[in-house]
Amino acid sequence: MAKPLSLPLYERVSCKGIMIRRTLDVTVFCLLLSLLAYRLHSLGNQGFTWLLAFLCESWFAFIWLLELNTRWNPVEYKTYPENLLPRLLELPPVDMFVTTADPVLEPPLVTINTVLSLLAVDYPAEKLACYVSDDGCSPLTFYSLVEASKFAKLWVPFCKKYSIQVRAPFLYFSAKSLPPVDGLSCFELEWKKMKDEYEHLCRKIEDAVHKSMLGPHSTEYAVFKNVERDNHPSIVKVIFENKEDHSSILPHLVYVSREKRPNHPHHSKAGAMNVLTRVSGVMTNAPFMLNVDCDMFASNPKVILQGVCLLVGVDDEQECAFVQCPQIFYNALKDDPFGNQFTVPFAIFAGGMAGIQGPPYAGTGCFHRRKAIYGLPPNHDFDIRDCKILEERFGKSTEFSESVAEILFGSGEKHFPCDISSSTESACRVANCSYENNTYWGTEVGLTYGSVTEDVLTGLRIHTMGWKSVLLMPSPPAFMGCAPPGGPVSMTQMKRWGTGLLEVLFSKYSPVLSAFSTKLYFRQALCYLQFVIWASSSIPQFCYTILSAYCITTNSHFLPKVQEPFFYIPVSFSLISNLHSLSQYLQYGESIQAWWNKQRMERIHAVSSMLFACLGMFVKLLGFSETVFEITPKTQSVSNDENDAEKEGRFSFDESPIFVPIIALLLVHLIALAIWLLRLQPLARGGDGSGLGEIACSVWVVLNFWPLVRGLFGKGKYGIPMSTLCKSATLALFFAQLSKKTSMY
Ligand SMILES: O=c1ccn([C@@H]2O[C@H](COP(=O)(O)OP(=O)(O)O[C@H]3O[C@H](CO)[C@@H](O)[C@H](O)[C@H]3O)[C@@H](O)[C@H]2O)c(=O)[nH]1
Ligand SMILES: [Mn+2]
Repeated sequence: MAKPLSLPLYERVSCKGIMIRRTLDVTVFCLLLSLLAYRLHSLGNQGFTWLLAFLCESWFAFIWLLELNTRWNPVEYKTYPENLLPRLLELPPVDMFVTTADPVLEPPLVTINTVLSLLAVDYPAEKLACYVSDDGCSPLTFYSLVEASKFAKLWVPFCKKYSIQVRAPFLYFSAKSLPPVDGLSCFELEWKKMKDEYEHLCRKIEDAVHKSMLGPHSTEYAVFKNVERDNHPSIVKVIFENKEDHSSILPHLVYVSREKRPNHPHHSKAGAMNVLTRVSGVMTNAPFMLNVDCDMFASNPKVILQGVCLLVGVDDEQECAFVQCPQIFYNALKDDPFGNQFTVPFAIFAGGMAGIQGPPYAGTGCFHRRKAIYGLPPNHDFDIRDCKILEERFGKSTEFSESVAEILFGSGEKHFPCDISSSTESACRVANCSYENNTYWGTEVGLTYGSVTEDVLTGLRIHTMGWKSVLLMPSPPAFMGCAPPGGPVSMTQMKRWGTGLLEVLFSKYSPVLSAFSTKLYFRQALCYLQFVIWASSSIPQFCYTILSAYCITTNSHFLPKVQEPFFYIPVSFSLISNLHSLSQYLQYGESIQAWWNKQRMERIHAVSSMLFACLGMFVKLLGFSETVFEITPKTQSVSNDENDAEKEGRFSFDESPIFVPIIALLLVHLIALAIWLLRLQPLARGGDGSGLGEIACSVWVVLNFWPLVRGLFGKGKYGIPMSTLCKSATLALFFAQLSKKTSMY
């Protein structure tokens, strides 16, 4: 099917300015090496702090080497969707998946906007199907989708007629988008009507939220009667069916709530995605699947065409198991005060991997080749058409096995069956929780279980089979999602990512093992290694951060003295590495403030959420507890009524233990600086006390932790709770006491 077309559909280009970046990268690495050499040389004459500094710096050098590998030859992809247009009739079908899990944390209005934006993309409607997985089993979500599909009948033609750019109505009609000028032309009249319709839809949904009773549609909603969120049978409902006549303007829309039973693991999002894969398999069985989180609407109407350019444009299917787009945020605060937008880090990291074996799977904004998700290596030549073998791997459903055979051995183009409502029953069956028992689902088939970052684990597994992946970063952005607020929510999300990535490190597909035993490219394995050990850097970071405070308190030193020539090694290292990362931010069009915020937040997360991620993993390894997927709350505020303090980037706090170590660390530094200012330092041994280097480090730490300093004086949720402060202060005093004790030896 993927015959090369006459006109190119995409181009792979190397990034510009790479020589300068490489030179800087290597320079920084050499500086780190010389620092290590210097430490090693004088290790004998120095104490414990010197050894600790040496160990931490060795770790940093190792991480830098991994980063160097990732950043060596980044590439970009350019797509030419206009070259697809002459082939409109040959466009492949695409199944679109939206996952939602909680009608409170993820309000139905958010979900339906995502769905509406997908229904309205520029792609033949009869080739698309949208499946919504609802892990909350909420009649409210279902009701909202039913109402949204009615609105879609007006919205989709409106978008297409006037080539609307933003097809998520909430954003299109937000305060930022101005109404048309005089209200007379055809467009303006329709615009007003559409806005009224959308407001009407919102009101209906809000009313339903408050009433919790869903009106007269009793038969439709009977299945939701008496269901418990975690104990209910499968529900599959076709909300809209495209009858395949070309006049039909809407794609299929299907609601899926998989069966849940207590004591039956549901594997969070990975489980939901696997159910969607099967349900869509028996219903539409498109060769490609797009998956987005419920808050991530399509913000570029050509996005499916763009994805298809890469999926069918490659000469060999092996080149493209999946196409990953970045997660970009529409409600992003200016200069990213909470450092959770990841625009530049994603571009650098994923762009770097794109130059090797392809970007990792990031869970949302991703087009999958169904064949790759089914767990076979590219261009496989073994024949498992035997029904028995298929059922052993993929589960006992004749309909699903047939659909798998079609994907693996058929032309992959057959669109079946025509009437999707008739397959609701088989769809319910493959959505049951016992369906996966004794099959390969979650291990070799579908998304892989065993990590709360199921996306990274799955992408890694696909790469280990020899597939490659592709990065798609069109402008305007392909998809846009909602950024979590700063403070506790952001901390929890980071902790989840940190733990999930460590779970990948300790999984069967660990990049350490896969590098030698699978088709994972060696350099790709190093990239994955850099990624999955993200949280473990928290330990050396914590130790290194505390060193300067320790040295000031005890009047010792861990950095060369100003008069020594070696002093210039750490100085030039910090200067060059910071300027280097700053220049990258500027190159991507970000501000100096954005760079500062990001690097500061990295330090903050390293000694809070990531530290807890390590702890969580440790506890899991000991077998005491399992990791859980804590859902990030989503809101839809685009207007100006947001809290001003939050906007300005003020951190909020709660009593979570996640804040204890970092605040203790801050207090330790403040105490150390106070000791120095008040000249309370003890006498230095051999006249070799702390110096400019240590003071500069402590000041740097305090500057980086500035949001927490503000928290010390903040009120309400912007202030650090007393209990946290007490715990941190106890730790800080304990540390001061310990320093005093050790310095006496
Ligand atoms: O039991 C669950 C839990 C979550 N979800 C869905 O998973 C998505 C992601 O959850 P969210 O709370 O938004 O997590 P994030 O940290 O924002 O998600 C990022 O990180 C996750 C783990 O790496 C990926 O799965 C996501 O795609 C990626 O956007 C949402 O659509 C949820 O509805 C489910 O369907 N079922
Ligand atoms: Mn999210």
